[in-house]
Amino acid sequence: MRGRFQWVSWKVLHSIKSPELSRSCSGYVSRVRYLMRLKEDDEACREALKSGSFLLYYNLAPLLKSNSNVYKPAFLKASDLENMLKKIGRDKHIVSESVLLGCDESGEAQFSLEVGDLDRSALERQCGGVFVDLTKAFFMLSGPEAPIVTKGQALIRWHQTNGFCSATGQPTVRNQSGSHRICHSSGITYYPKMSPVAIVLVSDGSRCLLGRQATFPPGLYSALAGFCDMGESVDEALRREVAEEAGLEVETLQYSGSQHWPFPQSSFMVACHATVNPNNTQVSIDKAELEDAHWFTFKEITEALQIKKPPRISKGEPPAFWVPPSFAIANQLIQEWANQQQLTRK
Ligand SMILES: NC(=O)C1=CN([C@@H]2O[C@H](COP(=O)(O)OP(=O)(O)OC[C@H]3O[C@@H](n4cnc5c(N)ncnc54)[C@H](O)[C@@H]3O)[C@@H](O)[C@H]2O)C=CC1
Ligand SMILES: [Mg+2]
Repeated sequence: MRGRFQWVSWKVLHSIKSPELSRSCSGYVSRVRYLMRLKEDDEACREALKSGSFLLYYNLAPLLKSNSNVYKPAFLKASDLENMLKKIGRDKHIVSESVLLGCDESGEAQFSLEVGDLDRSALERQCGGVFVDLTKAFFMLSGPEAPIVTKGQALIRWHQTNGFCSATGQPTVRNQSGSHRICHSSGITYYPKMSPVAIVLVSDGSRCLLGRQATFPPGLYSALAGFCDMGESVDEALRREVAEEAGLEVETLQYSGSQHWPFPQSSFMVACHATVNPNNTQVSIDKAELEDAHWFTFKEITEALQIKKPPRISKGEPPAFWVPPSFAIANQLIQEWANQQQLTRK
């Protein structure tokens, strides 16, 4: 099955794990249908703004609240947001600049709102929270909460950078939910955009291949990744990236999962496992892309998976080897590989 996906067990596992499926189907369907309506119906969305909850961002840094050192996104109810804006002397009309994020368990709409032109410390005081840069917030949030925080930031950033039509140079106008922007001069509708990225954990059967870019924090190694070229399928992109970056030829591919990734701009990461022929594992690195790449043993990987935060750097000592933390899909790939190895070693 050279270069072809095998849609088997891992994919099934992921769909079973989906929290949406464990809820009642009708509840999920009605929430999805409600969101669909809010996206396109300006009047319905304006109504939802009156009772929804809001996640504030200060220059793209989300507002987090801690309770006994457990951090959560600090969603504010519409009435609390209004009161808070009154207290700091700001007009409540900025609420209409919010972007629709989703719908919580109770069916209430959720929005994100950039408040970078307000007084940061007054906001933090009033809300009892703190604005945290997303790169740090990721380490403070639990897995299930990170995606909504990321989505809110990505949507705000997309609106900030798509205010003009690339065909006419005229301003674009958003709908109430922020699900799109239109240039009334050219008639072009713009939708929030993501770049597809293929990410792959290559195995030779007993070791896995990880690489690092010069810009990575010291000691961090990750699965190989690369942007898909125009016209390319994900499996073509995976095979090309492994050949370009590590000089290896992939034999099999197996889908693992996907995630939205906010850095540096919005990417859509599609993650796969790959194998190479164990008799042909000589790595030759593309130095323009990677500073290093090599094979890691099961023992090395198991130890690295225990490290949950960027390790401290001790002077005069080489940096400890660590892998991306659990919010990154690279971690999922590495964890799955380690689990598979454990099974085969029993
Ligand atoms: N969530 C996760 O677990 C991981 C995410 N990533 C992300 O994957 C992405 C791709 O990985 P790289 O190895 O950097 O990609 P890459 O191997 O394709 O190299 C990046 C280069 O590709 C070019 N490029 C082509 N299309 C581009 C586009 N649409 N946007 C930006 N640059 C483009 C640029 O010259 C850029 O310097 C990165 O944004 C990285 O943050 C990488 C590893 C783990
Ligand atoms: Mg790359």
